[in-house]
Amino acid sequence: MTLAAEALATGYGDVIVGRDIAFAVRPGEALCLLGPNGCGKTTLFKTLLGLIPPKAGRVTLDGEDIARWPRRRLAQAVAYVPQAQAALFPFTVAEMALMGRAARIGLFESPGAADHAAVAAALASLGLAGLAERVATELSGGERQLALIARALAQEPKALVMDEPTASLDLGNETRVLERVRELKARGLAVVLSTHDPDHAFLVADRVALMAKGGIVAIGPPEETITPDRLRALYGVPVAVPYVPELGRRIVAPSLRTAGETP
Ligand SMILES: Nc1ncnc2c1ncn2[C@@H]1O[C@H](COP(=O)(O)OP(=O)(O)OP(=O)(O)O)[C@@H](O)[C@H]1O
Repeated sequence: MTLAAEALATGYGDVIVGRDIAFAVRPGEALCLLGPNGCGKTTLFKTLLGLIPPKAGRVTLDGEDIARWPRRRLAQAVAYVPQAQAALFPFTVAEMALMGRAARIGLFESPGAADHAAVAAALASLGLAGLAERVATELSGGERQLALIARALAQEPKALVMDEPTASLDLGNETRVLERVRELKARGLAVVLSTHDPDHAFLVADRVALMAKGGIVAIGPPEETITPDRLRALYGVPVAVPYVPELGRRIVAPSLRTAGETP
């Protein structure tokens, strides 16, 4: 399913946060959003998910404006992995994942065999089967983030929106999550994710969108789009983007200044 933003403006009440946002993410593709704190990534995600209405333009799934979609149909198509947050309720990991089935279970129905099978598959694909009966309030941050991803996968969506899915994860879990993102693309999902680590764009994204003050300042393949000049303009610090032959890709390396130096 192709998830697209067309001449989109985002915001809250009278406040415009993002404007002139346009992209399309096709099945099997990942778009990575990079941009400084507060530039409007989460606001864009809320708009893509239909949680807040666009201020202008539209969000489409396979060309259809989602504003006209019933909530349930939208929830069956697009899943959301929110930024990691503390667990408030002592649900088990399996129960959390089962919540991802809500849009597929009738109002007065109980979860059936297909729902439990989807939960088991989601947990297994993330290596979480052994944690199924653990209580969310007793998980590490990394385990909880993986459980949130399991909840999204149990939903069996066609598109996935992930808000900083690797924030607060250690290197092992970060790598596992990025590997899963690649797999999900291979399974034909359209993935939009945000991150504060530009290297993630080189690792999993087909295209990267650089965002500043709510607008997309550049969009394209990571190799062409992530340049030292653009990153310096975006983050206000000097950054090198060398090609590393051993890795077969570029990496992003900030250089630390001493007091008094300007970028
Ligand atoms: N509910 C809200 N009502 C009004 N303004 C909001 C609301 N939520 C966020 N904002 C403002 O919108 C702007 C963009 O915030 P947003 O959370 O989208 O940024 P972000 O790029 O996701 O940031 P970060 O990288 O820090 O998560 C900020 O100026 C923020 O203060």
